[in-house]
Amino acid sequence: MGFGTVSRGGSSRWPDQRLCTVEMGPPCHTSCLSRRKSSSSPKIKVDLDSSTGIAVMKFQSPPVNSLSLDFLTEFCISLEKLEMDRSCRGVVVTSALPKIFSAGLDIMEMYGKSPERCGEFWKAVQEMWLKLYGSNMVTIAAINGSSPAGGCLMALTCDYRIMAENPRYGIGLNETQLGIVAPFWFKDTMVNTVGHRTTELALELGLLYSAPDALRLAWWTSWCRRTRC
Ligand SMILES: CCCCCC/C=C\CC(=O)SCCNC(=O)CCNC(=O)[C@H](O)C(C)(C)COP(=O)(O)OP(=O)(O)OC[C@H]1O[C@@H](n2cnc3c(N)ncnc32)[C@H](O)[C@@H]1OP(=O)(O)O
Repeated sequence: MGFGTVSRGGSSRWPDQRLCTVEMGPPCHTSCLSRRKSSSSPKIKVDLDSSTGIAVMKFQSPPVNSLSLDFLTEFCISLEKLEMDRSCRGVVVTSALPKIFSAGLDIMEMYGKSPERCGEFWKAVQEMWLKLYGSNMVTIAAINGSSPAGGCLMALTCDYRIMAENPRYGIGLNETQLGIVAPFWFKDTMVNTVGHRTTELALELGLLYSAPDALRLAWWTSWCRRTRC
């Protein structure tokens, strides 16, 4: 494990340049992405509105938009393409599926796989985080469904979050409930948004929050009443 530096901004697309230092394995660059094969049917639909410079990335990987190696690879490639398009200033990530934003890491990727495959998968998770957190575009999560664990990480990694209000939708790093300790950089990403004490309680208890509760704890500045954003 080494130290990596992630800088956000430095372009006219992001006025407030921020710098943070994180501990993690060496990031995997484009060459690594292109070595990985993506599945044939797209798991993410990308629409860029050239008149506004806003792109929408819609997750469409039934049943629950779980973050598989294929999904993560496609996510990183799509984000990289938008990053290279100077007309794109901001990205909204959201779901095309009813009721689910993302169920988090694909459990099947973590079960009965070879150490090499696990390593590749874990690298892809880190890469998703690095690319999203380090993006010089403005990133917004429009959370229109449940968003546990890795789904929550993805939302927390964006600059802004908006969540649809529905008592069935929960968001949180709830992996404790599965007997998994959230990696420190998952925890740090949550601390950056909601502070130390809220994170401590949430991780210890594996809590999932409703949109109004999350708003109260400063997860975001607004939520919307429609069940679909
Ligand atoms: C080296 C390892 C270190 C790991 C460190 C990181 C730790 C954790 C990060 C994670 O993200 S772990 C994953 C945590 N995610 C969850 O616990 C979510 C579990 N799922 C749910 O709570 C629910 O499925 C849902 C998302 C709220 C949706 O509920 P709904 O009732 O609509 O649907 P289900 O019937 O429950 O599920 C449908 C279908 O999807 C499969 N599925 C659900 N979640 C996952 C998943 N994360 N990965 C893979 N597959 C998933 C579920 O099994 C059902 O499949 P079928 O039975 O229909 O085949």
